[in-house]
Amino acid sequence: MLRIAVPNKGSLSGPAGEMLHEAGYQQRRESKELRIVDPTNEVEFFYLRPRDIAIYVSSGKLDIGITGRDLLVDSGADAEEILPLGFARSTFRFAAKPGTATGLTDLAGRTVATSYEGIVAGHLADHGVDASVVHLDGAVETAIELGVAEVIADVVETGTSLRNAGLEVFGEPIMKSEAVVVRRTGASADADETVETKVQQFLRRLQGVLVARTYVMMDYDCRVEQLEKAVALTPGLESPTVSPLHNEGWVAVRAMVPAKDAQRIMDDLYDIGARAILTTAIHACRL
Ligand SMILES: Nc1ncnc2c1ncn2[C@@H]1O[C@H](COP(=O)(O)OP(=O)(O)OP(=O)(O)O)[C@@H](O)[C@H]1O
Ligand SMILES: O=P(O)(O)OC[C@H]1O[C@H](OP(=O)(O)OP(=O)(O)O)[C@H](O)[C@@H]1O
Ligand SMILES: [Mg+2]
Repeated sequence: MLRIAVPNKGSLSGPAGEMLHEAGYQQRRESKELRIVDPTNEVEFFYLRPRDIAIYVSSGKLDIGITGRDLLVDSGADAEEILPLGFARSTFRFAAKPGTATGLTDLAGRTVATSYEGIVAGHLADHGVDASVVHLDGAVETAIELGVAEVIADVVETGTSLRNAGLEVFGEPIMKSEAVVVRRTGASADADETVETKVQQFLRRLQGVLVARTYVMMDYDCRVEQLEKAVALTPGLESPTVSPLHNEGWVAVRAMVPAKDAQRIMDDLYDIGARAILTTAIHACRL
């Protein structure tokens, strides 16, 4: 039975559950459940605080987990990222009152408030900046107004929280984060074969969901003379499927295309004479 850690609360929890559901895994029915067994897929899910997940995984008691890249780095746990998942995207940045800081060197001798002490202390040490770090649990944006710190370092997505607190980011982003699958560092080298096979199957399922979310299937008919131009517009992942039509001189083409480009590609195909151009959603796939 594969043992997988899943975020129980916060920004990661909902999208992680949805992705696992789309990948065919059973998920908990109510938010107080701490663990569930999915007997069909031989997986046990443990619902844990996102901040703790890398620590559980590094201990070897759980095989893999879903958490944020920033939380993985902050924990300092002996775990590594094995698959980025594309949701809960954010940047991690310094911010202060406008005009009070422009770069890292302005932090010397000042106090930085953050919920991510590990990331901030590591970043300051890497750049040889001597500043104090004060740990707060959340709502860090208020720390400056209340005099606990002159600078904060926090997760930024839309920037709304910073704007509401009258703060501005400064300096380069400290890191870019998103949800990731994590595993104990080096675990694949010493895992037994059954666990390794199940981990790889789990990753293929999640990759299938990512592909199904980012690609659509495109079908169209075109004249044989236009085929090379059409195929250049829709090269597919390996190569498009081309089948003869009953009408001589025409072929049907089928290829996967990135969903975000689908409308532009349909216009371009139409312009070179393709017709009956259809796109359909992909529900699941294994590449
Ligand atoms: N507004 C946001 N947009 C995108 N990702 C976010 C956002 N806020 C937090 N995250 C990400 O969520 C993870 C932190 O999860 P955590 O549950 O600790 O905090 P949270 O989502 O802020 O929830 P809460 O503060 O309600 O407990 C990190 O990977 C962080 O980058
Ligand atoms: O740039 P934005 O779109 O505003 O998103 C970023 C904010 O979202 C999170 O806060 P959350 O609401 O989870 O509260 P918290 O600070 O107590 O964690 C994060 O800590 C930032 O404060
Ligand atoms: Mg939060």
